[in-house]
Amino acid sequence: MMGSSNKEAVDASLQIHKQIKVVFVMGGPGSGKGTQCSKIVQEFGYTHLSAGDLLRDEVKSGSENGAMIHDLMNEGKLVASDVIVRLIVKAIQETDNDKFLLDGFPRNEDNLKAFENLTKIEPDFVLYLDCPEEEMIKRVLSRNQGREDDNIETIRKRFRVFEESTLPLVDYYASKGKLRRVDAARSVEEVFESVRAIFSSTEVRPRPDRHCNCFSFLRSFCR
Ligand SMILES: Nc1ncnc2c1ncn2[C@@H]1O[C@H](COP(=O)(O)OP(=O)(O)O)[C@@H](O)[C@H]1O
Ligand SMILES: Nc1ccn([C@@H]2O[C@H](COP(=O)(O)OP(=O)(O)O)[C@@H](O)[C@H]2O)c(=O)n1
Ligand SMILES: [Mg+2]
Repeated sequence: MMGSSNKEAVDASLQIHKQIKVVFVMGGPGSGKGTQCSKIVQEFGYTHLSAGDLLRDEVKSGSENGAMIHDLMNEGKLVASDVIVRLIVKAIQETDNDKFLLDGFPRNEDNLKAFENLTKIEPDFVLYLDCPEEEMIKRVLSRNQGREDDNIETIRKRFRVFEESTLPLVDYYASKGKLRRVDAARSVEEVFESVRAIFSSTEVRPRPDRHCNCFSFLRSFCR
């Protein structure tokens, strides 16, 4: 067992010591999170961190937690928050970028609390890919990525977890005015049109008062 002072020292070393911008990308299994994130990366230069991919890499790496993570994922259950949060924070620390898409995170309130406690980071906004369940099931069953959890029995369990644990967080962000909801039941390109509009409106533009300052200087010169 790790002593508490030792654990705090480890947590301190995991803090993020740089200014970063984070967008949470939420949606049920098969709603298109990974697909849309790839397009956002290409057009807006974010780094894409998929919580599921980080966990799958951890299983492949043969880490001591690997077997436990593998079993939970195959049951469609959520992995302990400190495990996924540590993987995310480590990936952020190791990446030389200042803007990140967290795909598939947070999945429940406990995920969010653990992330906030460790990083003190608030997302800029939350992108929610809203898709009917029948469409998501169709997509997951035909995505052929060799994922052990893409079978109908586990998919049904993942949907229940999404409804019971993740949807309340979606509502929470809606109530805070931070939710950007997109109809994800359309084609990839149509969905991305909406996504692009959301990200374009958050990009920093030149401040208009720079021109004002220039004009006011000229005015004072001519006076
Ligand atoms: N808008 C869409 N229309 C049809 N198929 C889609 C769409 N978006 C994604 N897909 C396909 O559906 C499957 C699931 O998409 P994915 O991005 O892996 O979803 P998620 O990461 O939310 O589980 C993939 O095979 C992907 O190619
Ligand atoms: N925050 C998270 C994200 C994923 N996971 C696990 O990883 C699995 C796959 O997540 P994923 O994001 O790759 O799944 P999709 O929504 O992309 O289909 C989930 O069903 C959970 O078992 C988790 O435990 N905690
Ligand atoms: Mg995914």
